[in-house]
Amino acid sequence: MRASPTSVNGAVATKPAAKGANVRREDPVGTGGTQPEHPLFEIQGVTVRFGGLTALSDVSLTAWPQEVHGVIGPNGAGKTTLFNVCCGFVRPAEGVVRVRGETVPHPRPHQLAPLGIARTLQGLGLFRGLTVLENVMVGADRFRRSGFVSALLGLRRSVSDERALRLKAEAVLQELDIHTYATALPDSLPYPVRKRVALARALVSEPELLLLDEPASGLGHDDMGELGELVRALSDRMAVVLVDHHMDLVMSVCDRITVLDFGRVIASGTPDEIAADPAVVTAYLGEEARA
Ligand SMILES: Nc1ncnc2c1ncn2[C@@H]1O[C@H](COP(=O)(O)OP(=O)(O)OP(=O)(O)O)[C@@H](O)[C@H]1O
Repeated sequence: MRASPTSVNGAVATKPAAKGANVRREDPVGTGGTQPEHPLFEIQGVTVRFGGLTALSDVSLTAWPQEVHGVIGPNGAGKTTLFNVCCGFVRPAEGVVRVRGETVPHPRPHQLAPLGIARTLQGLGLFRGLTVLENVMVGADRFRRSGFVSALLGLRRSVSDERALRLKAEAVLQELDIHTYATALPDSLPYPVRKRVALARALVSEPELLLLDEPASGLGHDDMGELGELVRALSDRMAVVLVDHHMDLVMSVCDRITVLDFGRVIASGTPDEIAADPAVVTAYLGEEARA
Protein backbone atom coordinates (compact mmCIF):
# COMPACT_ATOMS: atom_id res chain seq x y z
CA MET A 1 0.00 0.00 0.00
CA ARG A 2 1.21 3.50 -0.73
CA ALA A 3 0.27 6.91 0.56
CA SER A 4 0.02 10.10 -1.48
CA PRO A 5 2.60 10.66 -4.20
CA THR A 6 5.76 12.59 -3.57
CA SER A 7 5.00 16.27 -3.67
CA VAL A 8 6.82 19.48 -3.12
CA ASN A 9 4.89 21.92 -0.95
CA GLY A 10 1.56 21.86 -2.74
CA ALA A 11 -0.34 18.59 -2.41
CA VAL A 12 -0.07 18.31 1.33
CA ALA A 13 -3.80 18.47 1.97
CA THR A 14 -4.24 15.41 -0.24
CA LYS A 15 -5.55 12.50 1.75
CA PRO A 16 -3.21 9.57 1.74
CA ALA A 17 -4.79 6.91 -0.45
CA ALA A 18 -3.82 4.51 2.26
CA LYS A 19 -1.15 4.42 4.86
CA GLY A 20 2.40 4.28 3.65
CA ALA A 21 5.14 1.76 3.28
CA ASN A 22 5.16 0.89 6.97
CA VAL A 23 1.47 0.22 7.17
CA ARG A 24 0.53 -3.02 8.76
CA ARG A 25 -3.19 -2.48 8.90
CA GLU A 26 -5.98 -3.36 6.50
CA ASP A 27 -8.15 -0.45 7.52
CA PRO A 28 -5.97 2.65 7.35
CA VAL A 29 -7.98 4.92 9.60
CA GLY A 30 -10.05 2.42 11.51
CA THR A 31 -13.31 3.68 10.06
CA GLY A 32 -14.24 0.72 7.92
CA GLY A 33 -12.45 2.22 4.93
CA THR A 34 -13.98 5.71 4.99
CA GLN A 35 -11.63 8.54 5.78
CA PRO A 36 -12.45 11.75 7.60
CA GLU A 37 -13.08 14.70 5.32
CA HIS A 38 -10.42 16.88 6.91
CA PRO A 39 -6.99 16.14 8.25
CA LEU A 40 -6.88 16.07 12.01
CA PHE A 41 -4.22 18.74 11.90
CA GLU A 42 -2.92 20.89 9.11
CA ILE A 43 -0.55 23.76 8.67
CA GLN A 44 -0.66 25.44 5.31
CA GLY A 45 1.62 27.95 3.65
CA VAL A 46 3.48 28.75 6.84
CA THR A 47 6.31 31.27 6.75
CA VAL A 48 8.36 32.18 9.82
CA ARG A 49 10.96 34.93 9.91
CA PHE A 50 13.44 35.70 12.65
CA GLY A 51 14.57 39.22 11.79
CA GLY A 52 16.12 38.96 8.36
CA LEU A 53 16.26 35.16 8.40
CA THR A 54 13.44 33.13 6.86
CA ALA A 55 13.37 29.95 8.94
CA LEU A 56 10.30 28.51 7.18
CA SER A 57 9.01 29.46 3.78
CA ASP A 58 5.55 28.40 2.58
CA VAL A 59 5.64 25.12 4.47
CA SER A 60 2.62 22.85 4.68
CA LEU A 61 2.03 19.61 6.54
CA THR A 62 -0.94 17.43 7.43
CA ALA A 63 -1.59 14.79 10.05
CA TRP A 64 -4.31 12.20 9.46
CA PRO A 65 -5.70 9.86 12.09
CA GLN A 66 -3.60 6.73 12.58
CA GLU A 67 -0.75 8.16 10.57
CA VAL A 68 2.83 8.70 11.68
CA HIS A 69 4.19 11.73 9.84
CA GLY A 70 7.92 12.32 10.11
CA VAL A 71 9.74 15.62 9.60
CA ILE A 72 13.41 15.41 8.73
CA GLY A 73 16.06 17.67 7.25
CA PRO A 74 19.69 18.67 7.65
CA ASN A 75 20.83 20.91 10.51
CA GLY A 76 19.16 24.30 10.47
CA ALA A 77 16.51 23.13 7.98
CA GLY A 78 13.68 24.47 10.14
CA LYS A 79 12.43 21.30 11.88
CA THR A 80 12.31 22.77 15.38
CA THR A 81 10.70 25.94 14.10
CA LEU A 82 8.04 23.87 12.37
CA PHE A 83 7.45 21.87 15.53
CA ASN A 84 7.16 25.11 17.49
CA VAL A 85 4.57 26.42 15.06
CA CYS A 86 2.56 23.21 15.56
CA CYS A 87 2.78 23.68 19.36
CA GLY A 88 1.94 27.39 19.29
CA PHE A 89 5.36 28.46 20.58
CA VAL A 90 6.12 30.34 17.37
CA ARG A 91 3.56 32.48 15.60
CA PRO A 92 4.02 32.39 11.81
CA ALA A 93 4.13 35.57 9.75
CA GLU A 94 2.02 33.87 7.10
CA GLY A 95 -0.04 30.71 6.77
CA VAL A 96 -2.81 28.98 8.67
CA VAL A 97 -3.17 26.24 11.25
CA ARG A 98 -6.29 24.08 11.09
CA VAL A 99 -7.53 21.47 13.51
CA ARG A 100 -10.20 19.13 12.13
CA GLY A 101 -10.72 21.55 9.26
CA GLU A 102 -11.29 24.59 11.52
CA THR A 103 -8.81 27.43 11.40
CA VAL A 104 -7.20 28.10 14.77
CA PRO A 105 -6.01 31.70 14.33
CA HIS A 106 -3.11 31.76 16.75
CA PRO A 107 -2.97 28.51 18.71
CA ARG A 108 -1.31 29.00 22.08
CA PRO A 109 0.47 26.20 23.95
CA HIS A 110 -2.23 26.07 26.66
CA GLN A 111 -4.90 25.51 24.01
CA LEU A 112 -3.35 22.28 22.80
CA ALA A 113 -4.88 19.90 25.36
CA PRO A 114 -8.48 21.06 24.82
CA LEU A 115 -7.85 20.63 21.07
CA GLY A 116 -6.79 17.03 21.67
CA ILE A 117 -3.11 17.69 21.01
CA ALA A 118 -0.22 16.68 23.26
CA ARG A 119 3.51 17.08 22.81
CA THR A 120 6.84 16.05 24.18
CA LEU A 121 9.79 18.41 23.96
CA GLN A 122 13.53 17.89 23.59
CA GLY A 123 14.05 19.23 27.10
CA LEU A 124 11.84 16.85 29.04
CA GLY A 125 10.38 19.53 31.29
CA LEU A 126 9.66 17.19 34.19
CA PHE A 127 9.09 18.68 37.64
CA ARG A 128 12.06 17.69 39.77
CA GLY A 129 10.19 17.89 43.06
CA LEU A 130 7.29 15.68 41.92
CA THR A 131 7.29 11.91 41.67
CA VAL A 132 6.88 10.16 38.35
CA LEU A 133 3.21 9.54 39.08
CA GLU A 134 2.62 13.16 40.08
CA ASN A 135 4.40 14.38 36.96
CA VAL A 136 2.13 12.26 34.80
CA MET A 137 -0.96 13.39 36.70
CA VAL A 138 -0.12 16.97 35.74
CA GLY A 139 -0.67 15.95 32.12
CA ALA A 140 -4.17 14.70 32.93
CA ASP A 141 -5.22 18.04 34.31
CA ARG A 142 -7.69 18.74 31.54
CA PHE A 143 -9.91 16.01 33.00
CA ARG A 144 -10.10 17.78 36.34
CA ARG A 145 -13.64 19.04 36.91
CA SER A 146 -13.21 20.72 40.26
CA GLY A 147 -11.55 24.08 40.60
CA PHE A 148 -8.62 25.28 42.63
CA VAL A 149 -10.69 26.30 45.65
CA SER A 150 -12.38 22.92 46.08
CA ALA A 151 -9.00 21.22 45.67
CA LEU A 152 -7.66 23.50 48.41
CA LEU A 153 -10.56 22.71 50.72
CA GLY A 154 -10.38 18.99 49.99
CA LEU A 155 -14.00 18.86 48.84
CA ARG A 156 -15.47 15.51 47.81
CA ARG A 157 -15.55 16.27 44.08
CA SER A 158 -11.89 17.22 44.18
CA VAL A 159 -10.99 14.02 46.00
CA SER A 160 -12.77 11.87 43.41
CA ASP A 161 -11.13 13.90 40.63
CA GLU A 162 -7.77 13.21 42.17
CA ARG A 163 -8.50 9.50 42.36
CA ALA A 164 -9.62 9.36 38.71
CA LEU A 165 -6.52 11.24 37.53
CA ARG A 166 -4.33 8.94 39.56
CA LEU A 167 -5.92 5.87 37.96
CA LYS A 168 -5.44 7.32 34.49
CA ALA A 169 -1.82 8.13 35.22
CA GLU A 170 -1.17 4.67 36.67
CA ALA A 171 -2.69 3.03 33.59
CA VAL A 172 -0.37 4.99 31.26
CA LEU A 173 2.67 4.18 33.39
CA GLN A 174 1.67 0.54 33.12
CA GLU A 175 1.23 0.79 29.36
CA LEU A 176 4.70 2.29 28.98
CA ASP A 177 6.12 -0.30 31.36
CA ILE A 178 7.45 2.26 33.85
CA HIS A 179 4.93 1.75 36.66
CA THR A 180 7.67 0.45 38.96
CA TYR A 181 9.11 4.00 39.00
CA ALA A 182 5.84 5.66 40.06
CA THR A 183 7.15 6.93 43.40
CA ALA A 184 10.64 7.87 42.19
CA LEU A 185 11.81 11.41 41.52
CA PRO A 186 12.80 12.06 37.90
CA ASP A 187 16.44 12.96 38.65
CA SER A 188 17.02 9.52 40.14
CA LEU A 189 16.10 7.76 36.90
CA PRO A 190 18.06 6.84 33.77
CA TYR A 191 17.48 9.15 30.83
CA PRO A 192 15.46 6.66 28.71
CA VAL A 193 13.04 6.18 31.62
CA ARG A 194 12.69 9.94 32.05
CA LYS A 195 11.88 10.19 28.35
CA ARG A 196 9.11 7.65 28.86
CA VAL A 197 7.77 9.64 31.79
CA ALA A 198 7.56 12.71 29.55
CA LEU A 199 5.76 10.61 26.96
CA ALA A 200 3.40 9.25 29.62
CA ARG A 201 2.56 12.79 30.68
CA ALA A 202 1.60 13.58 27.08
CA LEU A 203 -0.42 10.38 26.61
CA VAL A 204 -2.44 10.70 29.79
CA SER A 205 -4.36 13.60 28.23
CA GLU A 206 -5.64 11.04 25.67
CA PRO A 207 -4.60 13.09 22.65
CA GLU A 208 -5.80 12.57 19.12
CA LEU A 209 -2.57 14.09 17.87
CA LEU A 210 0.81 13.49 19.48
CA LEU A 211 3.69 15.81 18.56
CA LEU A 212 7.13 14.34 19.32
CA ASP A 213 10.27 16.48 19.14
CA GLU A 214 13.45 14.40 18.89
CA PRO A 215 11.97 11.43 20.80
CA ALA A 216 15.03 9.28 20.05
CA SER A 217 17.68 11.75 21.16
CA GLY A 218 19.90 10.28 23.83
CA LEU A 219 18.56 6.74 23.34
CA GLY A 220 20.67 3.70 22.57
CA HIS A 221 19.90 1.20 19.84
CA ASP A 222 17.61 -1.05 21.90
CA ASP A 223 15.65 1.81 23.44
CA MET A 224 15.21 3.31 19.99
CA GLY A 225 13.85 0.03 18.65
CA GLU A 226 11.34 -0.11 21.51
CA LEU A 227 10.40 3.50 20.88
CA GLY A 228 9.69 2.67 17.24
CA GLU A 229 7.38 -0.19 18.24
CA LEU A 230 5.67 2.01 20.78
CA VAL A 231 5.03 4.81 18.29
CA ARG A 232 3.57 2.32 15.80
CA ALA A 233 1.32 0.92 18.51
CA LEU A 234 0.20 4.41 19.57
CA SER A 235 -0.72 5.27 16.01
CA ASP A 236 -3.58 2.78 16.28
CA ARG A 237 -5.41 5.39 18.29
CA MET A 238 -3.88 8.74 17.34
CA ALA A 239 -1.99 10.68 14.70
CA VAL A 240 1.68 11.24 15.38
CA VAL A 241 3.97 13.96 14.04
CA LEU A 242 7.57 13.08 14.73
CA VAL A 243 10.63 15.32 14.27
CA ASP A 244 13.87 13.41 14.57
CA HIS A 245 17.41 13.16 13.21
CA HIS A 246 17.59 9.37 13.33
CA MET A 247 16.91 8.25 9.81
CA ASP A 248 16.56 4.57 10.70
CA LEU A 249 13.80 5.38 13.21
CA VAL A 250 12.01 7.77 10.87
CA MET A 251 12.25 5.41 7.91
CA SER A 252 11.00 2.41 9.85
CA VAL A 253 8.19 4.11 11.76
CA CYS A 254 6.67 6.79 9.54
CA ASP A 255 3.93 6.41 6.96
CA ARG A 256 4.79 9.73 5.37
CA ILE A 257 7.77 12.01 5.64
CA THR A 258 8.20 15.70 4.93
CA VAL A 259 11.74 16.80 4.20
CA LEU A 260 12.85 20.36 4.90
CA ASP A 261 15.95 22.09 3.67
CA PHE A 262 16.75 25.76 4.23
CA GLY A 263 13.19 26.29 5.50
CA ARG A 264 11.46 24.84 2.46
CA VAL A 265 9.71 21.54 1.84
CA ILE A 266 11.87 19.76 -0.70
CA ALA A 267 9.96 16.47 -0.68
CA SER A 268 7.00 14.75 0.91
CA GLY A 269 6.06 11.10 0.48
CA THR A 270 6.44 7.57 1.77
CA PRO A 271 9.79 6.45 3.18
CA ASP A 272 10.57 4.62 -0.06
CA GLU A 273 9.78 7.69 -2.12
CA ILE A 274 11.85 9.91 0.14
CA ALA A 275 14.83 7.56 0.08
CA ALA A 276 14.81 7.61 -3.72
CA ASP A 277 14.25 11.35 -4.11
CA PRO A 278 17.29 13.05 -5.68
CA ALA A 279 16.54 16.37 -3.93
CA VAL A 280 16.69 14.65 -0.55
CA VAL A 281 19.90 12.83 -1.38
CA THR A 282 21.45 16.11 -2.57
CA ALA A 283 20.36 17.94 0.60
CA TYR A 284 21.94 15.33 2.85
CA LEU A 285 25.07 15.08 0.73
CA GLY A 286 25.31 18.87 0.99
CA GLU A 287 25.11 18.59 4.75
CA GLU A 288 27.91 16.01 4.79
CA ALA A 289 30.01 18.26 2.60
CA ARG A 290 29.35 21.24 4.91
CA ALA A 291 30.30 19.11 7.91
N1 LIG B 1 14.69 32.17 17.87
C1 LIG B 1 15.45 32.26 16.78
N2 LIG B 1 16.01 33.45 16.42
C2 LIG B 1 16.75 33.57 15.31
N3 LIG B 1 17.00 32.55 14.46
C3 LIG B 1 16.49 31.35 14.76
C4 LIG B 1 15.68 31.14 15.92
N4 LIG B 1 15.30 29.85 15.96
C5 LIG B 1 15.82 29.27 14.87
N5 LIG B 1 16.54 30.17 14.15
C6 LIG B 1 17.22 29.91 12.89
O1 LIG B 1 16.24 29.38 12.00
C7 LIG B 1 16.83 28.35 11.20
C8 LIG B 1 16.08 27.05 11.43
O2 LIG B 1 16.37 26.62 12.75
P1 LIG B 1 15.71 25.31 13.38
O3 LIG B 1 16.24 25.22 14.77
O4 LIG B 1 14.25 25.34 13.20
O5 LIG B 1 16.35 24.17 12.45
P2 LIG B 1 16.48 22.62 12.76
O6 LIG B 1 16.20 21.93 11.48
O7 LIG B 1 15.64 22.25 13.92
O8 LIG B 1 18.01 22.50 13.12
P3 LIG B 1 18.77 21.39 14.02
O9 LIG B 1 18.59 20.10 13.33
O10 LIG B 1 20.20 21.88 13.95
O11 LIG B 1 18.18 21.46 15.38
C9 LIG B 1 18.29 28.26 11.59
O12 LIG B 1 19.03 29.06 10.67
C10 LIG B 1 18.33 28.87 12.98
O13 LIG B 1 19.58 29.46 13.25
